Amino acid sequence: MTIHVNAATSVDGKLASRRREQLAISGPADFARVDRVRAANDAVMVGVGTVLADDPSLTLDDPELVATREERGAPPQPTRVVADSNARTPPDARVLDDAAPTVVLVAAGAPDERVAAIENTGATVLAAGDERVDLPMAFEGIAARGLVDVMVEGGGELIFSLFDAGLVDELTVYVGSTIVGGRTAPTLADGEGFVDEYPTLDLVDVERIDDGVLLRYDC
Ligand SMILES: NC(=O)C1=CN([C@@H]2O[C@H](COP(=O)(O)OP(=O)(O)OC[C@H]3O[C@@H](n4cnc5c(N)ncnc54)[C@H](O)[C@@H]3O)[C@@H](O)[C@H]2O)C=CC1
Ligand SMILES: Nc1nc(O)c(N)c(N[C@@H]2O[C@H](COP(=O)(O)O)[C@@H](O)[C@H]2O)n1
Repeated sequence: MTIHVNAATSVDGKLASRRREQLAISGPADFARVDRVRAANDAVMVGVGTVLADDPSLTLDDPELVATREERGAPPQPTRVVADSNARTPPDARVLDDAAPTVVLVAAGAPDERVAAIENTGATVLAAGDERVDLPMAFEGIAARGLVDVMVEGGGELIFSLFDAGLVDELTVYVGSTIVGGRTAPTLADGEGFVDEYPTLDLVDVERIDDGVLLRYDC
């Protein structure tokens, strides 16, 4: 199994503004690269905070990328995966439409009626963990469904948890040439934060794209 985290930050490390609204940090060339990374993976994952803030579709729009997947025998779209301990994904969220399959990861304590509302959209609900999604267990569950190469797009809470659990294989960060600021604005890794044993990464490539820089790390 491989887990590739990809996100875009401002120079000051923010994923979005303090309003937590979606912010286009990437330019056209970087968004095209993000689509290629999506196409190369079995699944594209976000936390429910990102679903609630951005209502993303997480699909491929470029028919050539869809065709490339089909040529190698993969489904036309990667499966969308949402980490959603309490089943808060709204049934009318774009990730639950019929444009691609979706797996929603919940905790055992998620309210039954919200789980049922998600299942009624046709999505698969997988329980892993008691109060919060247990990520290693959840990845075992999705690997058993053939989803072994996973791209994670965010947000900061989920990315922190993945580093905390030692699950990240590759990190790509596009740093756009802007300052966002705001002490409550989401950053690349939020959560509780590390106070010792900080993860150290291997910088393997630096590339200029649009008016920013793509940093590539082995983790
Ligand atoms: N610039 C970029 O590349 C991206 C920006 N964003 C931004 O990030 C913000 C959303 O980020 P966050 O609020 O941090 O939410 P998030 O997307 O990281 O979701 C966090 C939620 O995921 C659920 N979750 C389930 N299991 C979990 C676990 N084991 N660890 C952590 N979370 C778990 C919890 O309900 C938690 O509240 C939005 O403002 C969005 O616009 C999101 C993705 C990419
Ligand atoms: N790579 C990247 N660059 C940015 O500037 C961004 N704002 C994001 N956001 C992520 O992309 C998702 C949108 O997906 P759809 O276009 O709706 O499929 C958004 O939810 C974030 O995950 N990413």
